[in-house]
Amino acid sequence: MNNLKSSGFTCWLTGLSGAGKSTLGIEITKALEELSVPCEYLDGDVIRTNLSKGLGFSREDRNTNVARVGFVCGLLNKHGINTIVALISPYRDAREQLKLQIPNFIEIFVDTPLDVCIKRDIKGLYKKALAGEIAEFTGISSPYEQPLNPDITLKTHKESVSQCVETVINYLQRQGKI
Ligand SMILES: Nc1ncnc2c1ncn2[C@@H]1O[C@H](COP(=O)(O)OS(=O)(=O)O)[C@@H](OP(=O)(O)O)[C@H]1O
Ligand SMILES: Nc1ncnc2c1ncn2[C@@H]1O[C@H](COP(=O)(O)OP(=O)(O)O)[C@@H](O)[C@H]1O
Repeated sequence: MNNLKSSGFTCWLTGLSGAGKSTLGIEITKALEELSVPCEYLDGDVIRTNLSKGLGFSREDRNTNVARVGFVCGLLNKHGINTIVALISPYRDAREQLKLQIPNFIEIFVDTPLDVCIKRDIKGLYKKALAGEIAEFTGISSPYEQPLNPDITLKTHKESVSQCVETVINYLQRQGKI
């Protein structure tokens, strides 16, 4: 079983809170399902209520979170289930580890400027973080290390959701992944 060749891929969406990771993760998953491509969507918020329950937002805990999700992706990919992940995953070293661990890893940088995320403030978290009510908040009091060489960059402040989804689907088709 362990020497099965990996046949699935992982689309890993990284970016600030409010960048658009979940919105795009859900829509990319829907688009793939419409093409009859088997996939599983893994969202940071959901993961933190089960697989990573109890973890906080220190560098160590975030990297543990990322490594756990990466491990699950590796297992699913090995059996032909593609994975779409939406996790802030702010540290470059943890993301680099994923590239070594997951054979068909596609790093997607949801490149939305901090000021746009602050304006969106979907969950009201930036307001709290800026008021000092949330410690270690990404972009405010905790770092976000941008990918240096992502496979795909999505600029959600310039492109619509459907344009971003199309960019990802076109990439997967060009690469022969779907
Ligand atoms: N301190 C701090 N910093 C960043 N985010 C915070 C924090 N506290 C709570 N939240 C909420 O947790 C969501 C991010 O969880 P992730 O698992 O994606 O983060 S990480 O990859 O482990 O860094 C994140 O969800 P998104 O807004 O969807 O990114 C927030 O809702
Ligand atoms: N091109 C786009 N892609 C993704 N989200 C967008 C885009 N344009 C506007 N938005 C909006 O930005 C917000 C992103 O929120 P969300 O997907 O929860 O971000 P994250 O999961 O990164 O925290 C949503 O309200 C979404 O409608």
